[in-house]
Amino acid sequence: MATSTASAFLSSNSLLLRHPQQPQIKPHSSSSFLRISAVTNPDQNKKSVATPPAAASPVATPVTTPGSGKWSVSTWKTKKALQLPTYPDVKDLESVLGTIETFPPIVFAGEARHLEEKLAEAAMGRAFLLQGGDCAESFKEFNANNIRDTFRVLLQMGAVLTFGGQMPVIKVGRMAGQFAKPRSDGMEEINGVKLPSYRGDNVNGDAFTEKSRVPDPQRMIKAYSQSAATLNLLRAFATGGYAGMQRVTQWNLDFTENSEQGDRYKELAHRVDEALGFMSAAGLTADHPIMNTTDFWTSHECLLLPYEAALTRLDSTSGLHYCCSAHMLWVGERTRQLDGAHVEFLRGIANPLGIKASDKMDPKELVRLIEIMNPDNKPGRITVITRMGAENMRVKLPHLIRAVRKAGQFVTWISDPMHGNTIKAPCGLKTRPFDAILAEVRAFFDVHEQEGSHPGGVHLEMTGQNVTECIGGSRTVTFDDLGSRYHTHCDPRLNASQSLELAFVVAERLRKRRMGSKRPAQIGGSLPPLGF
Ligand SMILES: O=C[C@H](O)[C@H](O)COP(=O)(O)O
Ligand SMILES: C=C(OP(=O)(O)O)C(=O)O
Repeated sequence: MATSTASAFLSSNSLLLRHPQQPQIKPHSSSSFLRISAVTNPDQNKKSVATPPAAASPVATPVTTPGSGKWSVSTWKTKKALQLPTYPDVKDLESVLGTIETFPPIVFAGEARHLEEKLAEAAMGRAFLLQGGDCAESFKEFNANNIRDTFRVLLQMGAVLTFGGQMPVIKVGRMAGQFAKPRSDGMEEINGVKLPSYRGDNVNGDAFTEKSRVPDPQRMIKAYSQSAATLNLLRAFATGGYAGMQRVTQWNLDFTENSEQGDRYKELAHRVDEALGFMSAAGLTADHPIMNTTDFWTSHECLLLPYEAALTRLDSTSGLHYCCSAHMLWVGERTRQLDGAHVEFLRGIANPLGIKASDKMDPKELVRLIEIMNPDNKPGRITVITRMGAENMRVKLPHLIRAVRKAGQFVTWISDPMHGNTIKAPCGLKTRPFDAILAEVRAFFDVHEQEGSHPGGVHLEMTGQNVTECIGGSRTVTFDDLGSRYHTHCDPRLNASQSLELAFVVAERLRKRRMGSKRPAQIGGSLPPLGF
């Protein structure tokens, strides 16, 4: 039944996708998904979960140098996989994965290819990536208003950045699938009670009870349907008129109405509106698709490999495998080992990929990682997401850029100014100072300017809600405010006003860059044509 629905859906999109293992649907080997190795915290070098690796590998693949063996959708099972849960009910797990294999893909491979082309533009400095959304999407906070508000702030930020940079802004949500979380510690302790850590709603529950923390495979079905429903609404907003440029003055959120950022946005929106009036008078009327739709893509961390593998399909148009849970996937800082399961899985799928890079990333390691994940050196395939704090950025990023340039590799450089700036507030909650976030973005732009490479985008944990999770910003959130609207399921997010404020800062940098590149001294290429 599910299969016939899938084929009907797919043929209507003139795309024949099948799960690579579907013809001979067979249960996944249980031991492969139960393997979990010691979880290492890259920031603190602590070992937390000590379940020994499974003894036998279910797939007989010869031991090879990373990235060189034959790839299949299950070769990741032969590698060491960090951060995966141990499911107590193996039968339930197999049955859930078998069901997901029959589900329709959430995204279409052609959309992922389109995104890759756009990201290649960002690599060359001709577009800018805006990637943002929740740290962790949750089942509890799943409703239309939350989706709309995050989408709306992304639209507002997109308008601000397009205006400043005078270049296309590629909008990619950390939405419709951002459920799995890597953790520094496998266990959490409260008042002397120790329980397994929360690992995202598609794995276990965040309530601090023994029952809730047990990994439950049925959560993957719920995550799938929530992702599909979220993307359905996002597509409706993106193409149904809500995101049309002529609505630019209407996207303001109620709670930013009377704020500095709200006012700045209103002023900019009126200027855009006037420009649209001019364009309309010149013949580009509101019924043109450019005026009433926007492109929007989804992304999340490729962490929960059993789920991602079950949603991988062979695309008959290209003959390539696509992971159809999202358009773009990234490998996290904690799971990017060259010989690890996550890198092995990602190298074989054709989606555009992100690589998180902290200050621990060695330049040679980055080059090797890119070689493994993009052996054909396709522009747009690899986005390097640097997240290391401003000071480290100034010291380390130049070396990463130079190594990648020396290797002749095409990448899109973007900044995640969130993950290198997490601190603990006196009340015990995690927070991020807005000033430190801005400082990291500034360092990112400065270093690219100094190196003659392109700052291709930003990656943010943010929400359209009026939360109090990050301190600072023009509507100052203080340590004392944190408790009042702290709703994140994992890490602190920028609220709508802070997100918009950041967009104005970035837009100003883009504007300066644009003006600078027009200066006579630089015409004729005083900067080497690098961009990657
Ligand atoms: O979002 C990233 C990680 O999942 C998060 O920073 C881990 O947080 P922890 O250090 O509290 O485990
Ligand atoms: C876990 C994340 O980031 P990082 O891998 O950079 O820590 C994340 O972006 O959710």
